[in-house]
Amino acid sequence: MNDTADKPLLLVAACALLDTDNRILLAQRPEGKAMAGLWEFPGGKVEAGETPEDTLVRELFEELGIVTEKPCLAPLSFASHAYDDFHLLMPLYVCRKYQGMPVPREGQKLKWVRASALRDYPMPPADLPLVPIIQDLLPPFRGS
Ligand SMILES: Nc1nc2c([nH]c(=O)n2[C@H]2C[C@H](O)[C@@H](COP(=O)(O)OP(=O)(O)OP(=O)(O)O)O2)c(=O)[nH]1
Repeated sequence: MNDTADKPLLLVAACALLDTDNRILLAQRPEGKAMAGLWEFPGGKVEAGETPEDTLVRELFEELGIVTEKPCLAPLSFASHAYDDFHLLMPLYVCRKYQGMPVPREGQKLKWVRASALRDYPMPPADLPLVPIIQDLLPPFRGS
């Protein structure tokens, strides 16, 4: 059976934003939204007329106040997950180059997290297969 037959396909672009210590920025979904309290990668729905890269440049500014450019977004992987109401297709990019320090502009909590600690932050189910991919990308932390 085709479990996506009667569900819309939702395209969302997401970004693993890294700091100079290779920590990853997670954002906590605010109260009142679906999946409130779970930690996600910054990003959002790809609007009509946008590429996923356009979306991320826009969302990173709107949500976090940082400025980046499309060549600074490197494709890493994607999530494909059947939620009850829609099927999520979510390309995940990595971004190391941006201007400004992320600040929470939409009431969300932000946290810089080491790759080895990602499992300590409950995430939407679609994101779980992305965790080992990010952990493979980043060298283990050897500092104190
Ligand atoms: N940005 C982001 N969205 C994710 C992740 N994982 C995941 O399942 N999603 C889902 C949650 C939402 O259903 C959708 C993102 O949509 P969105 O951020 O534009 O919208 P939203 O539900 O927060 O709220 P709204 O803007 O429609 O009010 O993708 C993730 O890591 N990052």
